[in-house]
Amino acid sequence: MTIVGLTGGIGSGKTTVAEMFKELGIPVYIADDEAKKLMNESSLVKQELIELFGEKAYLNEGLNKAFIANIIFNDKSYLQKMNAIVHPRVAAHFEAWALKQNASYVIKEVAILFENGGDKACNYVISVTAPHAVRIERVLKRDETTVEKIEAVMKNQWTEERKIKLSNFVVFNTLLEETKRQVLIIHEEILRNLKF
Ligand SMILES: CC(C)(COP(=O)(O)OP(=O)(O)OC[C@H]1O[C@@H](n2cnc3c(N)ncnc32)[C@H](O)[C@@H]1O)[C@@H](O)C(=O)NCCC(=O)NCCS
Ligand SMILES: Nc1ncnc2c1ncn2[C@@H]1O[C@H](COP(=O)(O)OP(=O)(O)OP(=O)(O)O)[C@@H](O)[C@H]1O
Repeated sequence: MTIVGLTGGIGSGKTTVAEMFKELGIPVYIADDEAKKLMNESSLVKQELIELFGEKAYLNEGLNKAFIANIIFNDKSYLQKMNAIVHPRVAAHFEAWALKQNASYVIKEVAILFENGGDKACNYVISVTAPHAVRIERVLKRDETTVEKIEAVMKNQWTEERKIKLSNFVVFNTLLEETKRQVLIIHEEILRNLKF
């Protein structure tokens, strides 16, 4: 199975671009959604996260996201420990999922693909990018958050420039129509390469 990694920093538009590939009939795996599912549903993962963060890691309604985000995005050692609990399991889940797909290729959307060396398991990598100020503006509009919190997440992700250099394809996500056009070109290019 050909695996195409799709990455980009907070607010770049990864999920928006992933939706466009879905519309072209390509199976899409959103690693962050699966990670959250696992953190909410696996009793083993829950237990390990409570050992790491304490009882406050969970509320009655599930994962205490604000509490965890505040810790991990301000202390790298906690981020690394949480990643070590969650990411290997998401990787195994993805592999099983990919095997079941019947398509020319699959898209794996991961916010921190290069940061974790996940790019090595991909045949191609697409980076989605947008100007810094635009990303902040989008996230402020989408989430109940602050500029400081967004900047704290950004500090734990590679810069757009660093990711772009290592990517096979780049989507410049400003005008949606223009983004769609770029997605179609990349899709056709991947299909063409698969024929050889
Ligand atoms: C920390 C959590 C609880 C915060 O949830 P919240 O709903 O407030 O924020 P959201 O999920 O929208 O994430 C905000 C931004 O942080 C980024 N982010 C999420 N996890 C990580 C991480 N491990 N390292 C760096 N950036 C991350 C997201 O991609 C996004 O850009 C949540 O992000 C989470 O459960 N993260 C762990 C899962 C994970 O590692 N996902 C990344 C890809 S598998
Ligand atoms: N080209 C665009 N024009 C206008 N709004 C956009 C555009 N692309 C994305 N958005 C909006 O910006 C917000 C961020 O986009 P999206 O959720 O796709 O980013 P993301 O990279 O997946 O973010 P995160 O890493 O935080 O999950 C969303 O509310 C989305 O609808």
